[in-house]
Amino acid sequence: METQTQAFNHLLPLDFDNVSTLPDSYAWSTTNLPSDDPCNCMINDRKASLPVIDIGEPNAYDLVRHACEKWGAFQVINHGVPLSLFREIEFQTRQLFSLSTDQKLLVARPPSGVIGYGSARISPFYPKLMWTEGFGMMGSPVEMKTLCDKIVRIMLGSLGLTYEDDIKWFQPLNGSDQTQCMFHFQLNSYPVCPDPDRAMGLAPHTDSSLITLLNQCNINGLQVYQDGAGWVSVESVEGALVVNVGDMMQVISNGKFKSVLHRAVVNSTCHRVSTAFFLMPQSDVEVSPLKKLIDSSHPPLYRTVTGKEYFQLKYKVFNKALESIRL
Ligand SMILES: O=C(O)CCC(=O)C(=O)O
Ligand SMILES: [Fe+2]
Repeated sequence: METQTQAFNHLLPLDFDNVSTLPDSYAWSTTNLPSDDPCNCMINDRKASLPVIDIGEPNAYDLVRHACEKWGAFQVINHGVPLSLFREIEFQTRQLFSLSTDQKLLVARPPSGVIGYGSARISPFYPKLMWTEGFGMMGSPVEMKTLCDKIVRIMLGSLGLTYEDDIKWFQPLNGSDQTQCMFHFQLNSYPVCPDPDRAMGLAPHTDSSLITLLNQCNINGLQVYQDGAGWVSVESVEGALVVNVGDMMQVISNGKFKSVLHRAVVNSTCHRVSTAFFLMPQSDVEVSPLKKLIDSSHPPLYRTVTGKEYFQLKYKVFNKALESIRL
């Protein structure tokens, strides 16, 4: 009889604790990638660093706008989410990944789903496997929802927009606190790696979200790609959250804010975990460049897509999804 482990082979991460050398299927080589593929770029300009923004400061709007245009990301401090919540989430995340493989597979992610345990969802788009395991859920603590709301407000405000006037699907429905947004909460685990220079934690991708809030849990590993600088490591700052501009924000801002290409690298000394909250439009929401950003000299750059259509595209053409809806 097929064991549970065999049944989930397609999404089964390696038994990381019991390998002392990097298997060939996990050894990333740049030789078979196109020369313009960002994976080929190993430059790390140490002079550049992702802005850390105190969103309580009066100049926060300008700083956020600049960061979203130049980097597609920034770190946020003074955001109001208590450190105790981050510590509790990290503790529970480590507990979850320390369970046995058979226990984790009781909640295995279906092949095309986002909820449950398994290997990186972007694996099918790369020839090599990634040194990671993940667990996806729907929903988010209320503190993170409130913060997403605050950050989207600042991003839009920095472009002279409000979501009350400019994004219908962001507003509460009929006086309730329900909106047409949804949250996907992803826990990532990157075990200690015997050969980190040849391995990849999470390969380059952009997030499909409107924005993502990422906690590196005090261990560096996230890198963002910037034209001219290459891959830049994001220094973990205790209590700070990384904010990524996602594909949906690039669409509604009509390309003013850019969805950041990023990846996670691994290390040989400590087991890294990270937690990501993705703010997404619900599947039937129509997403398009916001009207006030369009005029005769700024024509719409993207066609209207529903959340569902875009997510399906992303799982078909991956990093070319934005390009495929460009007008
Ligand atoms: O672990 C990280 O630093 C990056 C995680 C990430 O990019 C994601 O979950 O989409
Ligand atoms: Fe990501």
